Amino acid sequence: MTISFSKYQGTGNDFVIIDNRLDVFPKDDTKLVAQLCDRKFGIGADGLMLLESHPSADFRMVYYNADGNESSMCGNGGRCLVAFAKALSIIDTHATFEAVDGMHEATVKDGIVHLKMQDVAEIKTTPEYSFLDTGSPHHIKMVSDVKAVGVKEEGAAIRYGALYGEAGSNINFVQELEDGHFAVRTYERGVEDETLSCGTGVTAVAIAVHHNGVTSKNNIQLDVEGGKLAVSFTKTATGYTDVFLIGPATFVFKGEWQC
Ligand SMILES: N[C@@H](CCC[C@H](N)C(=O)O)C(=O)O
Repeated sequence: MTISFSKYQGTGNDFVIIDNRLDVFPKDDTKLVAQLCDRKFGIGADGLMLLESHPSADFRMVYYNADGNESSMCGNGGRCLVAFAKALSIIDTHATFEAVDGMHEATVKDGIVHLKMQDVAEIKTTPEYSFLDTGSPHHIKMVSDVKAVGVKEEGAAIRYGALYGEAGSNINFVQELEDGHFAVRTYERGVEDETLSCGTGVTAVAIAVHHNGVTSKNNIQLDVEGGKLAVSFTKTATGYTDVFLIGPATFVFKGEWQC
């Protein structure tokens, strides 16, 4: 079998993307997905996505973590899939697509994708951390110096600790740089390491810092290890709506995998 793929990255969160509109990809082959994502024995990526046909939207997004398992929503992945759909001429500047967490809308212009995320109503806050789900689960810990954090070790300890059980969580370490501007480093579940960026992660951080009164701004700048993202939202009586994850989505290369 020959698999044609494209590689994209969104602020350094990188993905293998496959056009599966003809339903040719063996979707239950966990080992194959993990091998394609392997940085030594495969193409190398934090995750793999399939772009599939959808009866009413422009496309369907199917997302796998680098460990080969299908997972919850990937914000940077969603942005890259919109750029891929544009390259295939499936969309022009506006997209609607369905992902595991529901319907999404996006716009793309000059390589920058504005992706609408799901509304958020529940935020757990304790003196040590916050937890919320922005399509994927996120633990958020404020720190004074994010560069000094051992993200892989400290992230793994929380991800596999008593708080989150079998399902685990993604773990974000956050430093306030100035009002409305934060630096974020993320340990990603399913990659089991730090990634250079996590879209659902920075979305969760932006909402948590607003909810916790760290900032009153509703347009938050987020510096991640792989670049810069922004998140905007509207606060309502019941939570957060019109949540947008904004940033670049970039084609890297394409090729064919023989198996
Ligand atoms: N990189 C992603 C998050 C991908 C899902 C995550 N690893 C999980 O399993 O929860 C993003 O950009 O949101």
